[in-house]
Amino acid sequence: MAIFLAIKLDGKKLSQKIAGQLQQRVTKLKARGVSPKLAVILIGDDPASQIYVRNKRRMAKKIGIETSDLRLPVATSEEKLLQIIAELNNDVTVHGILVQLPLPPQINEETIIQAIDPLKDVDGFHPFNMGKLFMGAPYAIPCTPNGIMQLLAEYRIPLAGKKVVIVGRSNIVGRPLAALMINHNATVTVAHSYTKNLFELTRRADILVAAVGKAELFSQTAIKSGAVVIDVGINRNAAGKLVGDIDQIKVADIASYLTPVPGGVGPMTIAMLMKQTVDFAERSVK
Ligand SMILES: Nc1nc2c(c(=O)[nH]1)N[C@@H](CN(C=O)c1ccc(C(=O)N[C@@H](CCC(=O)O)C(=O)O)cc1)CN2
Repeated sequence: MAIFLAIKLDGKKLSQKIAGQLQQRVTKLKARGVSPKLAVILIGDDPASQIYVRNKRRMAKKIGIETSDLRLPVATSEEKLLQIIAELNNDVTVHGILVQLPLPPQINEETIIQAIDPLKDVDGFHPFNMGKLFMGAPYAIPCTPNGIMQLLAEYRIPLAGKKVVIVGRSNIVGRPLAALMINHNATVTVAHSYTKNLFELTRRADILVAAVGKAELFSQTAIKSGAVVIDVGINRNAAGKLVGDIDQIKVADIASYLTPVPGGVGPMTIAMLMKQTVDFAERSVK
């Protein structure tokens, strides 16, 4: 059996390259009198969400995107949040609206997502945008799947005719990624908690995407030799170390390409959020 030492799909490096490209687009927009602006809403004090929002704000600042930060107490009512979203929908200076997930239990996620103007929905979660994506004509694309597609394109990894297995069927990753991969002519299987003989399935994948949130679930025996492996998981192992859904050390010996954790899919999620905000700002002047 051939032994591969996987090539790293470097999301951190690509996200920095994209930031540079976006900086130039923002400079041009500002010269035309348009300042791209992203409204970020964070409810509660979930430590991981606070880190993600801080990183989003930092990258926006670096690129020249204005942010308006709304931090609301964990007890915020759904009604109050809907009122804030309505105001942002009507604010012509705001190009993108993002509500950081997860939300506290008193707030219905679907109600909130549906309240955001689809044309300002930088997350691409609104049913209008999901529908467009599944029809093969996307307007806004969820950021994590979009980041994965950009990474594959950057490293010139072909998708047409490839067997793709996506493990995880969330609205944030698995489902929209399946639609994107189908739009690129891949043959896609989506596995989930009810899937039988999971590793038999993943062992047949040319491209495996792991998005289940179980620390180092997939090791060598779950992977086909030479497969491209995308690790979307962000977990803490027993020692408290940040790890993905893939056993990175073992799988690096058998995969052809592998996204690291950290530094793979995560930074690309934020880069795609920035790109979508700039796309929206440009569309507002066309
Ligand atoms: N409104 C949204 N909420 C959430 C989304 C989303 O796309 N939109 N996705 C996730 C969280 N998320 C972005 O919001 C996100 C997760 C992880 C990273 C990231 O850069 N991870 C780093 C590691 C960070 C760490 O040290 O913990 C990496 O992988 O290198 C960015 C964004 C759920 N909510």
